[in-house]
Amino acid sequence: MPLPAFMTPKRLQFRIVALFLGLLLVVQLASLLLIGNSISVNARSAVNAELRTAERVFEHLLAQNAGRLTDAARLLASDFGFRAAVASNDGETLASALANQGDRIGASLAVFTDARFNLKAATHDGAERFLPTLRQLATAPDATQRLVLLDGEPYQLVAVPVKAPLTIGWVAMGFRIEASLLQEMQQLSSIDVALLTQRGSPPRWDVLQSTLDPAASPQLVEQWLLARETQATHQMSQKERHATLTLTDDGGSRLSGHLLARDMPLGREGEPQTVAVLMRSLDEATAPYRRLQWILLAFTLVAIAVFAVVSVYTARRITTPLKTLAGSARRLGQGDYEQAVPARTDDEIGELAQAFETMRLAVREREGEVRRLAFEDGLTQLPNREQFRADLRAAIQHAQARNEPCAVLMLDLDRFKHVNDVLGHRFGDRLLQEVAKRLTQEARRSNDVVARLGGDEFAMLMPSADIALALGIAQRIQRAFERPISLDDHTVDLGAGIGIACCPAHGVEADTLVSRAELAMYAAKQHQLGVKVYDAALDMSSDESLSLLSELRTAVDRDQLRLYLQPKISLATGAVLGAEALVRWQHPQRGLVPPGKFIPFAEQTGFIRVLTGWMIERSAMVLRQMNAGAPALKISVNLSTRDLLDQDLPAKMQRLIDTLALNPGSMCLEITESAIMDDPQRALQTLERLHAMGFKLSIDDFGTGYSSLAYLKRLPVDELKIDQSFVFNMERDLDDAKIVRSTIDLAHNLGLNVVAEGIETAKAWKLLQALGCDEAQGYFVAKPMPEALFADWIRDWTAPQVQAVRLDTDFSRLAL
Ligand SMILES: Nc1nc2c(ncn2[C@@H]2O[C@@H]3COP(=O)(O)O[C@H]4[C@@H](O)[C@H](n5cnc6c(=O)[nH]c(N)nc65)O[C@@H]4COP(=O)(O)O[C@H]3[C@H]2O)c(=O)[nH]1
Repeated sequence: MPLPAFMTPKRLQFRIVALFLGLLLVVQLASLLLIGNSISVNARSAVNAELRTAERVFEHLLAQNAGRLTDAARLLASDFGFRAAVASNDGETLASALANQGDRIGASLAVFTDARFNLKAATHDGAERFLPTLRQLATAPDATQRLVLLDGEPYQLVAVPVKAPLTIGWVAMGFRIEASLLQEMQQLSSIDVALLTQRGSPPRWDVLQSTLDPAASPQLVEQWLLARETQATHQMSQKERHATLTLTDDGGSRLSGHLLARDMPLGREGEPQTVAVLMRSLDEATAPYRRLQWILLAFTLVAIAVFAVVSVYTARRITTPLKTLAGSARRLGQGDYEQAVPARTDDEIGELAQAFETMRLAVREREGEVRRLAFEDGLTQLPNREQFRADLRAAIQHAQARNEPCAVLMLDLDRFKHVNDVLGHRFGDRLLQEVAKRLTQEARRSNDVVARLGGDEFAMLMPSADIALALGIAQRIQRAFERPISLDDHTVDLGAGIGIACCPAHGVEADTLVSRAELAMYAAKQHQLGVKVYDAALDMSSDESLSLLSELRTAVDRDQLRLYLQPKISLATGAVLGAEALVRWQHPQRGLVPPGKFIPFAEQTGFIRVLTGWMIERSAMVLRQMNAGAPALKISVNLSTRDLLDQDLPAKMQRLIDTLALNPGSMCLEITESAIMDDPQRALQTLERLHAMGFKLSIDDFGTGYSSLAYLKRLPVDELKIDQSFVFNMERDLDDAKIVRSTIDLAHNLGLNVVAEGIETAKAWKLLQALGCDEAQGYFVAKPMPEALFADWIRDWTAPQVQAVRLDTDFSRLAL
């Protein structure tokens, strides 16, 4: 399960929440630490103060005791009876006086010694042990009282001289320091007291009396010694001598935990050391504050919880609009510009949202413009190829869903390029606009779509139209295009080739339908059919042609074109006059490809210009080799319509003359009749320029076109080639033979040389000879051969002997 955003470290929500809580935690922890520390410092100094006070109280208690002892001892020392007993050395009286006075003040011990500190009377046995202390006490100038140990018990001792008037003895009195004194102290000041002394051999510290449980004594000693060591190590002064002791609860002691302790040395130096240790529980002292701390901690936890909720809420308030913005940005990125970017607040995020919205509107507008430019033809405002394909795809889907047909119509203008070249591009553009208008008018059904696919190619999508309907519309368009278009001062006669493909009969894919309609259109143009409906036979030849076409572009660079030569022979003398240059394509996989397979497509794509250039150059080189020394031979090269319309052709030919030192008179350029008739005016211009440069010109395939004799007369041609279809048939068909004869006569009348191509038999040779034809070309002489073989062929050539060939009577008569 995915974590919520505020728990995912990389999310902004998490960072905001973490920042809030982190800051709060730091502040709270710092204050808790600070408070904890100051509680501890304050508690220590308060406890210290208490301990100092307690020290004074304990001193006071001891001083009070000492005062009572001193008063009682003084009273006894000044008592007459007592002094008399001293004088009389009455031990019994002395002992009873000591006991009486001692009892009166509750002293634990009363002793009398003479001036030399010899024991004279005492209330206790073994009082001799006090005597050294008594002597010190009596002789010390400042001492009034002293703490001594007797049988391991602590005693507070005072000594007072008995004077008469000289010192005749000493009265000493002492209290045993009882636990009650310490209890009293504890009750007075809440301070615990323990009396520690050093005794035994080796000397070690013991607890003499204590307000603590006896069980805690060993721990107390241990901790206290540890603290003393620390103090000694740190060379702390007496003033600073308070230490922290830690007592565990093991012994069931009333006081446990941390204690602050203060030493109060009671003995004198050199004597067994006795120390009163005053103690106060630090834990007790800080307990009220600790409670406060717990409350504070609880408050902190509650505050953190509240902060967590508030910060999650705040983070959401910040990040939710950001998420909405991110969603909007994603949609914009995906190209959805329709949904507005919501701006719900007036803050910075609201401003950002507004900026996004402005951007969305601007991008949508530009996107619309870009789409318009991408899917609309700028010149005619018709849908372009892309849009047409999309519309077609939608129409096919729609048609299939309803089980209906739909049709595509392709239209390509005739001679548009020529019009464009002659009358200029601006005129061409206006002409295309006019064509678009005319087509749109013909698309009478509301859902017909007219598009311009590029150049002079238009298309029409006809939803729900079957082949018959599409054919009807196409014929109507065809008729509409028969009306000349008048623009400015020009009237242009534009024809069009129209191809039709229908869904589902000819395909259910948009691209297939378009390419099949295009194929039908090319066929319509090629065979001048006007309108052609696609059929599968077109495809088979087209598939091959299309792949050939793409490979053809590289054929020149890869040196795959070959020049073949077919001899041309003088029918009168049998001598070799020259040859026709014919191209072959040495394809790496397909072998030798004949020109009929690729020349039509080379013409359609304009590649023919490259090919013609290659042929002319190659022929010029062959001519140079052949004509070195030998009688001048002529080579004929084919020019296509495109070559003829190429304004640069004469200049290119001039460059060849210059670079290859070509004699233009030895090259004949063959132009088909139909190429000339495509644009007679321009053809005439080009031919005149070529003729002026010295090239021979020949009209190829004569008889297949419709050129008028009057027009032929104006052309600067030198030769006329009778189309081979007439030559093939002339032996059998008298009519064809008559056409050949009249063509020969006509050509001779116009001063033209006549060539017959397609001579396959000796009979045809003889008949043409008889009809006065000048030159012969055909398989009867030789098939086209690689250029390299031509020289050998000429050497081996002998004119055919046709005397024995007999012509039918009708044909013989024709020759007369
Ligand atoms: N059945 C038969 N055929 C004969 C006979 N004598 C010649 N032919 C063939 O007739 C065609 C004559 O060339 P074309 O009319 O210019 O017709 C040419 C020409 O229009 C075109 N072509 C060939 N080479 C070129 C070229 O370099 N440039 C251009 N533009 N077109 C070319 O291709 C066409 C076909 O050329 P090819 O296949 O080489 O076919 C050649 C030739 O082999 C014969 O006795 N019997």
